[in-house]
Amino acid sequence: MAQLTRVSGSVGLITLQSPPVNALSAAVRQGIVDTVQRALSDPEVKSVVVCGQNGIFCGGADIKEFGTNMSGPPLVPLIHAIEVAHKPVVAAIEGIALGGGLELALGCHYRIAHSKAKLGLPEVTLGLLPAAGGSQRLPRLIGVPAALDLITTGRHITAAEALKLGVVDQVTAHSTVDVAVKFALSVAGKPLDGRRISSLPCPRPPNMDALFEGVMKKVRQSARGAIAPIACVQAIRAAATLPYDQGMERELELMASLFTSDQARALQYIFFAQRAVARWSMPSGARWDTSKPRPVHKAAVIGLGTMGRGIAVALAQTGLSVVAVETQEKQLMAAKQEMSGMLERGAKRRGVAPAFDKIRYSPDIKAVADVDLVIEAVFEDMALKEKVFQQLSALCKPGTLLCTNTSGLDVDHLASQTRSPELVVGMHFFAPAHVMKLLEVVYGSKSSPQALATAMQLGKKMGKVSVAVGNCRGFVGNRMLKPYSEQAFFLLEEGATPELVDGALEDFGFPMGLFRMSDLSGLDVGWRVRKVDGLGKSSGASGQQARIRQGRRYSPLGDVLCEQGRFGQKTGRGWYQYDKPGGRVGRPDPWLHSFLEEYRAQHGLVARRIDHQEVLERCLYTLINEGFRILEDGIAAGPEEIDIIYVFGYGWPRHRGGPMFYASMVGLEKVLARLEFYQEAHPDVPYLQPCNLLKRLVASGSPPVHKWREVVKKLHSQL
Ligand SMILES: CC(C)(COP(=O)(O)OP(=O)(O)OC[C@H]1O[C@@H](n2cnc3c(N)ncnc32)[C@H](O)[C@@H]1OP(=O)(O)O)[C@@H](O)C(=O)NCCC(=O)NCCSC(=O)/C=C/CCCCCCCCCCCCC(=O)O
Repeated sequence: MAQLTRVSGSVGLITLQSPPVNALSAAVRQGIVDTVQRALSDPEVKSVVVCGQNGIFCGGADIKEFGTNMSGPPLVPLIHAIEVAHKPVVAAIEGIALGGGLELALGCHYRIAHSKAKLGLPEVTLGLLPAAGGSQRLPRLIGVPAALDLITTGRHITAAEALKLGVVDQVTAHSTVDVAVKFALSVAGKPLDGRRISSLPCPRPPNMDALFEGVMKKVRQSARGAIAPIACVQAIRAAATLPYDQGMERELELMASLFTSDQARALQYIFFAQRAVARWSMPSGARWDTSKPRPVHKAAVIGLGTMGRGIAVALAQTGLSVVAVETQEKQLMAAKQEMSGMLERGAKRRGVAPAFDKIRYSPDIKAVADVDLVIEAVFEDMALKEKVFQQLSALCKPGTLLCTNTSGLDVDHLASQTRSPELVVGMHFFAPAHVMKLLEVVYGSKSSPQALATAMQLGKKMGKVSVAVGNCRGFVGNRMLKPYSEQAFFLLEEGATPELVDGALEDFGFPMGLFRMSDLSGLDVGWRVRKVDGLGKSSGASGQQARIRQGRRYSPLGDVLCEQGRFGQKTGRGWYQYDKPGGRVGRPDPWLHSFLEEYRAQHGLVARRIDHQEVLERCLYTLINEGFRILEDGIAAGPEEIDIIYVFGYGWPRHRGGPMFYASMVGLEKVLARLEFYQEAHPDVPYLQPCNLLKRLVASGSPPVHKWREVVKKLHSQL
């Protein structure tokens, strides 16, 4: 909806009214059409100001309407009607002007923004392009290079940057509406020709062809298969080369190809999933809106290895006082030096002072006595962690929340080492912890709703996408990784190379294939875990039996490489070869290829041709199958939790919407049929056994992904 009032005698003030972000729903669009028409036809009104209620200009098109039968007046003619008006129209931008909201402002003759406002055309992040004239008006207003940057990245800019670029005419720290009304009074009756952006020529940059070629190459590389950024470049090229009307036709044509695409659906699903996971619940029925978090002002981090350093820096950058504990003096000194650099670089990037004084370093764990929350980040060793939790329980003041950064050990067991197991939760950060957005917050069987609420709120404060999950080996992310990596190893045994497997995964859109990733993080990490589990030792034996451990098929390939000292990048050799230890660029390694041949011969395996499709089906469908098991076990409340974890923590291509959404797009019947097919071929691989929930969903007609949460809830209520 929109409301028209007359202010200061002759200014028509149009206020968009649709909380929480004044999105341009059908009702709002109709309201704008009606109020603009009334203001323009009212002889008492000499100029117009458009603003949004509650200090928010407009969050853009109503994303909830996409994918439905969109009714109501379309945006393009609505914005055109404002631009061709004979009375000056001023946009008063407070809060945000995003997407269609900024496009609406670009149709106005003047734009005045509050100094704290954020502006942008983020459509690309939703698999779209700014198709309400934004791709044609913005380059005319600020030039092609700047428009390419804003539209292909979708980044939000500050009012100050908007002023510098020429997106807005004025920035104020006072009431934007008051300033805009005053301004509207001053320009009433003045000519508007130069103010209609669509009638301006688009400045043609020198070497235009080379510029577009370069940008297209860069965008294709970083898009990893996403189509919207490419369409954005094509639309801006149309602005630079065609008259406005023809450019608008091209904009619509490109938008039509995106609007109903699977990628747009996937990206819009991720937008809403990210918000859905903030509304967490526990199996006990406790929820985000009924559980009150405790205040956290002071936190401690125990153990200053790579993870601990990142976590402490992230906490300090959030404004918390941090006690950083490392009992080994040498490690403490090294950490202090590195963390100072991290703080300095972070501060420079954000244009603030480094938070050096927020961190107090200590070699003594007793320094935790007065903190509100502790995050344990010592070496991934249960005995060591047990000891730390016993100490923390004795040293911390009553009520201190005790968190572990374990990437998969039993949170309940650690809780059992303390006097207050209800105050123990997992806070599983991802490396580097001060950069990566994902945080898995793990509740144990005794964790209180307040403990979970506190960790979730702290994660949000730290700018993380926090996802609440239950306690099991590997939680959600690492548990699903196991069948995925197991399949990749089996594929090598059956005839693939690391390059083939990685190529298929990278073509799918992962930034790095599994073997490249393993070289980066170190092969020894998984080896250590496998050894603790009683695996991880190559028997030296040959034949099929050598590849059976604990009653199931097992590939010792990674263990054999580790026994040879091939730990990946750090040793200069792993699944690939590097110029030197610590080298970054991996090349196919002829040694590895001969090794695989010998290995197959030793175990009586005959190499066969494996294609990309088989790699994807076996690696991804087993991972998805484990996702269904996680839902079945009640470890994740819905598919959204799993998808957000994979998109924000494991490099799953966002435009494919996460593994569970991807399964729904592929079709559950197909996923099930292919798992059954592979299981028949590999009966000794339990991960290929389709899980009951998947079978149940297929039997009930494969409901869409947004209905799965309800199905799972029903399933659990029946148990
Ligand atoms: C920064 C935000 C705005 C606010 O952030 P924050 O304060 O943290 O709050 P949130 O929790 O994120 O949000 C609060 C709630 O608001 C909901 N929300 C936010 N934005 C929108 C929105 N735009 N639409 C709907 N709902 C929105 C959010 O979900 C929260 O709800 P809840 O509390 O969880 O229930 C931040 O929210 C943000 O960044 N929002 C997104 C901003 C954005 O991306 N805007 C761009 C939208 S796309 C757009 O504008 C496109 C414009 C061009 C349209 C042109 C249409 C032409 C169609 C032509 C089609 C031709 C094809 C023909 C095909 C054929 O049929 O052949």
